[in-house]
Amino acid sequence: MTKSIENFPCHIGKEIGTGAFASVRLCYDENAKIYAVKFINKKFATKCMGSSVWARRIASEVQLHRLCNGHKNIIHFYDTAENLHWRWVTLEFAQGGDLFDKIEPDVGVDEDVAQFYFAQLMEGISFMHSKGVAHRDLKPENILLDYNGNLKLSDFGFASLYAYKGKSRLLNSPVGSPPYAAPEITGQYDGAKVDIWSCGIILFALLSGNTPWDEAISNTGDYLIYRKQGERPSSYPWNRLSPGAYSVITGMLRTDPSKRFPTKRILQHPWLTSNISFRTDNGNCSDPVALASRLMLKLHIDLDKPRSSLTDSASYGTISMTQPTTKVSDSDIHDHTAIYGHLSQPVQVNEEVDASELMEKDPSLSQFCNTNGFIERLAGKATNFYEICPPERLTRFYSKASKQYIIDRLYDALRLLAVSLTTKHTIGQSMLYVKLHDKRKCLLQGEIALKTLGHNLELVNFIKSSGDPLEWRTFFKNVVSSLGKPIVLTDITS
Ligand SMILES: Nc1ncnc2c1ncn2[C@@H]1O[C@H](COP(=O)(O)OP(=O)(O)OP(=O)(O)O)[C@@H](O)[C@H]1O
Repeated sequence: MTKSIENFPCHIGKEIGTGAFASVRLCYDENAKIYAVKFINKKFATKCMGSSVWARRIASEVQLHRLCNGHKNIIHFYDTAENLHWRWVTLEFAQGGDLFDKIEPDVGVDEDVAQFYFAQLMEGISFMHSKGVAHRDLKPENILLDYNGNLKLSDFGFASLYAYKGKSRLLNSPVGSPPYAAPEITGQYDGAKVDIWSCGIILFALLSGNTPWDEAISNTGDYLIYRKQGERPSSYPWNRLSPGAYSVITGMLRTDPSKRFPTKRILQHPWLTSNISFRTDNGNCSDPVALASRLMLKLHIDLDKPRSSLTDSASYGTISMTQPTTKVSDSDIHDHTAIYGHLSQPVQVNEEVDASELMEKDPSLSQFCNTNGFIERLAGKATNFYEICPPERLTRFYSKASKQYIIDRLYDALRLLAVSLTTKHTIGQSMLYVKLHDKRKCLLQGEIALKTLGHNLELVNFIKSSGDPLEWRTFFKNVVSSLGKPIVLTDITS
C-alpha cells in the first residue's frame, strides 16, 4: 500500500529515519529502483527556523551535497523538488542502516573492523575536502552503510564551502555535536581541520564504544586530564589502544590545529597502509556476510546480570549543544505523526504471522539469544550484509507478555531513568514518546512502539528520532535489563 503526494514522482513506502526537520522514507520509482527520500514539512521548518534561515540551509545542503557526488563513500544525491507543502531530497538508499547502531557501547568493534571503516571514512572526507567542502557535523548519526556494508557519509545540513578556485577562507559558526566537535569551533577555524578532529573522535568511539570526553570546548573533565597529560594519555581506556591506533588518534586530536595530522598523513599512516581485512583493492568490502557477522557477534545484552545503576547513564541536565539549536516545543517534537502523517501508510493490525519463522530470521534476537550459533546459522544462508545487519534499528525485542503489562513495566523502568514521557494509542499500536539527556548531556529522543503481531506476540521497537546511536543503545540496554527475562524473549523456542 503506497501513498502519493502532489508532484512527487515515486511511490512512498515506510519511514526509515527521522531528523529534527525531516521524515526519511523509502521510495521507489516505476522501475522499482529504491531511494531514500528526505521529506521536509515546509510549514513546520518555517515555524521552527524562520523562512529565510531554513531556505538558506536547504539550498546550501543541496548545493554542497551535489558538489560531492561521485565518491563511493558518500551518499549519492539524486534530485530535489517541492510542492506547496513539502520539500523533498532524493538520495541513494543506505540499506545497511546506521553503522553505530551495530556497535556495542563501551566495547566497540575489533581493530580490523575499525581499520576498514576508518579507511572508508577518511577516503570520503578526503574527497569532500578536495571539493573544498567541510562536513562540520561528523558524528555517528551521519555514518550510514550500504547493502554490502560499505560506509556512506550523509547529512550535508551543516556543510560549508571553505575553499574555492584555489582560495580558502576560515569559517566561524560554532556547529557540531559537543563530544565530536573540535576545541577551536567557537572561534574562527579551518573547516578541514575540524573534520579531522571529529574523525579522530569517531575512530576512538569505533574502538572503545564511547567518546573520550563530553566536550573539548572548555578545559574540563576528561579533556582537561588529556591536556594535562600533554595529549599523550596513558590511562584507561587509552592504554587499551594498539600503538598504531594510538598514534593515529592522538595525531588527529592535537588541540593546536596546525599540529593536527593532515588527511594525507593519516591515509599514509602504517596503521592504514598495512593489509586491511575485509577490503578489496578498490576499497570496497570484500566479504559483506563475514563483516556483518563480526559486528553482530559483538552485540550482547545479558539479562542474567543484575542491572547497573540506571541513573548513572541517563539523567536530566542542562543541555549544552554547540549546534545552533532551534527552539522546538515538546508538542512539536512529539507530534511527528501530525506533521508527517500525510505520508504515512495505515498501520497493519494483528497481522497473522508465524512467530517462530519471523524470529528465526530476525538478527535483532541474537543480542539476547541463548541459542549458540544463531548468527552463524543466518550467515550460512545470507548473501548480503543487510540480511544479517538490517537497516532497521537493532534496538527492539519480542515479548509474549500482554501489551498492557509491558507498558506498565516500561513506565516503571522509565520512571527510574527520569525520562520524560508521553503516550499515544492508535489501532494495533501504542507509542511511548521519550526524551532524555544522555551522559554527555546531549538530547536523546524517540519513541517506543508496541505492535501486536498476532499469536500473542508483541514487537517492542525503540525508534530513535534524534541523538547519538551509541547512547540510544545504552538507553535501550538499561530499559531491557530492567524489564528482564519475564518480558524480553531471549530465545526462539521460549
Ligand atoms: N540515504 C539514507 N538511507 C537510509 N537511511 C537514511 C538516509 N538518510 C537518512 N537516513 C536515516 O534518517 C535519519 C535522519 O536523516 P538526516 O540526519 O539526514 O536528517 P536531518 O533532518 O538532517 O537530521 P538532523 O536532525 O541531524 O538535522 C538518519 O539518521 C538515518 O537513520
